[in-house]
Amino acid sequence: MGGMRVAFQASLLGLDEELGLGPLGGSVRRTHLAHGAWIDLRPGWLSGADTLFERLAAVVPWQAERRRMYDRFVDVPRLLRFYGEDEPLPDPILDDARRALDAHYGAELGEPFRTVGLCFYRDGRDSVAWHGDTIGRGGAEDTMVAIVSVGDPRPLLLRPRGGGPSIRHELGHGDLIVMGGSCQRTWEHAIPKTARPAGPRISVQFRPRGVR
Ligand SMILES: O=C(O)CCC(=O)C(=O)O
Ligand SMILES: [Fe+2]
Repeated sequence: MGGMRVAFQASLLGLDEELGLGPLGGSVRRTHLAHGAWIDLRPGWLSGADTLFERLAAVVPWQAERRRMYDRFVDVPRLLRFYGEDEPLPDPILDDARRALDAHYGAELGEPFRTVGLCFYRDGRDSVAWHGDTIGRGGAEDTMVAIVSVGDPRPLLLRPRGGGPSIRHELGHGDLIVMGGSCQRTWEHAIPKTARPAGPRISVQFRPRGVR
């Protein structure tokens, strides 16, 4: 009986949904933005997203970082972990995801996705400020950054660097977004803080070599 009860609760929480990746192919929706940038969206690419959230929350050695801001050090408002090119990834589904991204984008990107960055937003106070991924080649060349989101949705905002209205996409529950073309240098993106109740979210960023 206890086992059934646990299984029932797990299913209510969505923890028993099998981890897997849907097709990319025709299910990816591309939006062309100004200045040679584009985004691809594939809602619910990963099924069993709650399972992956729980696994990553438990097994990744999350790091709280402090960064220098002018004359003082401040807490980075999210937990981080970066997996370089040859580091084993914390869950085999991330290897599967990277392979599937390479199969879908390899010809267009001209190189594979190599690194995996993870961000853990504990609640609405965690965030990432407006930025482009311009440390490295993204500041000078077209590239792609693919992000899979698990956990509670949080809005990812995009705005052109020169000014203009921002675009907003709620990302969570296994959604895929790919920022491509000139997006990292002609646009900025952010996950703003929110006063509304927000559960935790983990984002998984796949990037090519030399893009950060
Ligand atoms: O959490 C996200 O979806 C965005 C993270 C991000 O922009 C970054 O790590 O560069
Ligand atoms: Fe970013």
